[in-house]
Amino acid sequence: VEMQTLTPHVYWAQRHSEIYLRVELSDVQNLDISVQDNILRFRAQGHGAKGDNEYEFSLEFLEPVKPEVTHRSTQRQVNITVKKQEHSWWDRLTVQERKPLFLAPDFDRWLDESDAEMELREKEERINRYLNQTPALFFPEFLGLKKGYLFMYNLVQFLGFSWIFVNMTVRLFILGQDSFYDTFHTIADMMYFCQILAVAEVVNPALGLVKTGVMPAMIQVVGRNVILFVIFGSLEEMQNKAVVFFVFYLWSMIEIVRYPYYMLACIDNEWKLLTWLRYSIWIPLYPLGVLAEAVAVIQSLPIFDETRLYSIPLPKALGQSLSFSYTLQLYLVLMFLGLFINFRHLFKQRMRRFRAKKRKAH
Ligand SMILES: CCCCCCCCCCCCC[C@@H](O)CC(=O)SCCNC(=O)CCNC(=O)[C@H](O)C(C)(C)COP(=O)(O)OP(=O)(O)OC[C@H]1O[C@@H](n2cnc3c(N)ncnc32)[C@H](O)[C@@H]1OP(=O)(O)O
Repeated sequence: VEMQTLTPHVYWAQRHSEIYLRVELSDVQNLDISVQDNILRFRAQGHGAKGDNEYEFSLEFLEPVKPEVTHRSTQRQVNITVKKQEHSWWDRLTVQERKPLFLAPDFDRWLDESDAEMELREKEERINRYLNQTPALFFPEFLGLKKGYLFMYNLVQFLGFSWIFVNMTVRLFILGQDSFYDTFHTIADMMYFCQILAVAEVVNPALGLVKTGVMPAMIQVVGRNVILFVIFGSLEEMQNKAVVFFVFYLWSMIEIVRYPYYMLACIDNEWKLLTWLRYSIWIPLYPLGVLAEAVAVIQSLPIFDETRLYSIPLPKALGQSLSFSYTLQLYLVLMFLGLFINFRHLFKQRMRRFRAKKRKAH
């Protein structure tokens, strides 16, 4: 059956920045819409006023429009949106003064200029209200550069440590004690990632981005990275020891509380339980963590003696070399000094935090 080309009914309306066209055609196929030289050309097969046919029309716009067109076909019609080049109100749609016969106003969307201005103002006000009210949680970019950066940093660390904690817990439930012995091989890559990233924890206070001392952060980051990279990372013999499990588990337990606490602080928010946990669970976790780290150091001493890894060459008269285990024995002393400094620091932070809360409550 040969199809004749017909014109569909087209309805139009405008806003200051857009033109809306509604083409009365159902079950549209082979749709072709383009704007060239400010002329919109429409061609499609579909069911219109004259039954199933090929329909087409063209419109030369009164003022310049952008060449990109957006359109959406429903079962009953095709909706077309064309953006005006300039934000302005047009007296009519087309260059020719006489309105084409197939074109009519779309009274469902029709607004006159002042109504459209009012609509625009209301829309702007709605957006402003929305931006002011929406919790910044979902839009870190509105937090400002510093808070946005801190929020993202804490989020990445939180995700990393949550992955570690959940993975270890699931493996503990499924494999029981057996999971202790291959913790390193399943978790180490993520732990490397998180602990390398944690260098930012020293950089942040050094740059004045967070209100805390550089020293406690340095003790924390250096302390952990010595254990992770020097003791576990470089000694294969240490990697399948149960102590790896305890060290990683204790680290991740505090971090899945600490990082979400910081994330909320970035958006000036607080959950009481989280605050309490952040400033309380270090009391058992910190000494246990240092204890587990000390066990790891002690277990590594004979291995360093045997392998001579990182040993310091000595003049022949003094013997072959000085084992790295001596450095580690000195480090053991530093660890307990570090424990003391950070324990005191965390205790002060806890007092400051809870004293400030009590004052607020009165
Ligand atoms: C010179 C090098 C010497 C090297 C010597 C090596 C010695 C080795 C010692 C080994 C000891 C380490 C053992 C350790 O590895 C064991 C464990 O971790 S076991 C698991 C338990 N551990 C913990 O509980 C400690 C967790 N860590 C921490 O709490 C921190 O790292 C620490 C630096 C210790 C303390 O944190 P901080 O000083 O930052 O306290 P606050 O959390 O109260 O923060 C103060 C304010 O700053 C804001 N802040 C801080 N960080 C951020 C952030 N990332 N994003 C946003 N805001 C942040 C925070 O909100 C506070 O603000 P406000 O007061 O307004 O609430």
